Amino acid sequence: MPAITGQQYIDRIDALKTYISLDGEVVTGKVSEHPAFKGVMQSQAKLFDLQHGDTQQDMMTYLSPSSGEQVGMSFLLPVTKDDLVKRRLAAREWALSNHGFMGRSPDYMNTTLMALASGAEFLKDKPNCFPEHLLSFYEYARENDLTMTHTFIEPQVNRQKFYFENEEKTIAAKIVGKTSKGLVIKGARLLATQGGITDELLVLSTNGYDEGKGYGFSIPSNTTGLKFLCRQSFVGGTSTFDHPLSARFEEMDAIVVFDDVVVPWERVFYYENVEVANQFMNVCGFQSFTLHQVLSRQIAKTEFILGIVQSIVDTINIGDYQHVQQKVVEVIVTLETMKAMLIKSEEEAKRDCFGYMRPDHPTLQVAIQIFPKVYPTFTEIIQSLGASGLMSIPTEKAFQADAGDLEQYLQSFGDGGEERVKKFRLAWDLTMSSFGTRQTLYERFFFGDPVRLSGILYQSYSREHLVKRVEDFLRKT
Ligand SMILES: Cc1cc2nc3c(=O)[nH]c(=O)nc-3n(C[C@H](O)[C@H](O)[C@H](O)COP(=O)(O)OP(=O)(O)OC[C@H]3O[C@@H](n4cnc5c(N)ncnc54)[C@H](O)[C@@H]3O)c2cc1C
Repeated sequence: MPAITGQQYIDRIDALKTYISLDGEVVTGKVSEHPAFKGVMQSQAKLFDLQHGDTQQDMMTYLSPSSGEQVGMSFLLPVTKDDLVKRRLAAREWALSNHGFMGRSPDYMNTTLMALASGAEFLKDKPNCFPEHLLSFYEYARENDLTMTHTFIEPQVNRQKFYFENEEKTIAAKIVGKTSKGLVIKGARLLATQGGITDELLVLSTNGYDEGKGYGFSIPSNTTGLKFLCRQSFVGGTSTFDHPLSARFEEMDAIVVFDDVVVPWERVFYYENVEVANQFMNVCGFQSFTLHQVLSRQIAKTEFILGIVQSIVDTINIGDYQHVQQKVVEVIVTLETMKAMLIKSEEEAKRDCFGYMRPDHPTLQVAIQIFPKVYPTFTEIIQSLGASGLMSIPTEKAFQADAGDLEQYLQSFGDGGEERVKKFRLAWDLTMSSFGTRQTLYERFFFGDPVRLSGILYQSYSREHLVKRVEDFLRKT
């Protein structure tokens, strides 16, 4: 099955009957009809539909090298700069469809898997490593247009530098056995965004010391013993007037529990090899490839936010004030900076040791430093400009009951009452609802701890030649 349609995605996920627990209840029936998942699954389905139709097929798909069928562009292993451009345009098209609010749209994980596959050679001849399993899973995912969630971190128990868990009481998921069928995994991992509404769960451990936790594998979401334990839903309700964002894009985050889960050997990429587990993500260019996708999404999101900010300015007519202009310009500066960095990452892309075209890593490392810091200031800007407007937001039902009064008394310079309230409800859902505040936390942490990411940039950014330049300058009389 090549690039799928939205309906195929929904039918496939419904058929899985994955174990999803939410608010004390296990989800039974079709997950796509559950209020917590319906909106986001419909938005995800729209992404798959964009892969079809004459105008978009060329942008969103390419010909599979193995089957000759049209497959999703985010699986493309880039060998030229032109391939990077193709990947960017496809990522942008999907991001525009949800205005960047779906951080884990399938292209993020497809890109992750593509990056791992690009570096599969690194696993060759290393103990307990199976590059052929990784490559065949990559091909299977590409040919079937699988969706994936992932868990890369351990439960937040004790983040002291050298913390070793009590052997008797497993918390972080680890290998507890090996059988002829596969690895047996017990324990928990965090934090699967879209957990329960994807075909597969990709699990990679990073930065560990314990052999039992040095693994990489992927398993179907409905594997026996695998559980997705969800946080409360942030879907405010079904009305897109009242909850314009959460009704459509609330992705859900889940704790993943492995209850003696058997991971079939053919799905194990590596195990009991801490050295490989700690190095592989860096070696395969995971950061460069995924951040290239991430930036496209963040740019679409920033464009939408700029649109919201300007709508507020226009509707209450505050554009003449200098501080207002300055705030709008802050968003413009971020947008143009991100756009420039994305293009720069392609311009300065280099062929890596595996023969693939890798976007410039330092450029993207800088970009992922900027956005988590700037994103919360967007909320501040919207709150300072929106003021009481962000609380003068009666619901759709209220408009049905008191239409005359609300249309009259909530009108603004630019709009009638209802139109203005729609805009302010959107701004509220972006900045003040539980959905909105989760978006801020997401942009801060989804790619890892910004503090540690800055440490990696400090360690890796080349500057010896600059010190030498200073020394040369000082030597000259
Ligand atoms: C909304 C959301 C969605 C997410 N989705 C996913 C997902 O789909 N898949 C996935 O795998 N992960 C996901 N994550 C997890 C994300 O990768 C982590 O939040 C991130 O890596 C930080 O880890 P942590 O949350 O455990 O924070 P911690 O590591 O516990 O950090 C807590 C605080 O302690 C500090 N700290 C801890 N250790 C150190 C150290 N060694 N040096 C310096 N400071 C330190 C941090 O700077 C931070 O201030 C998601 C997170 C969020 C918030």
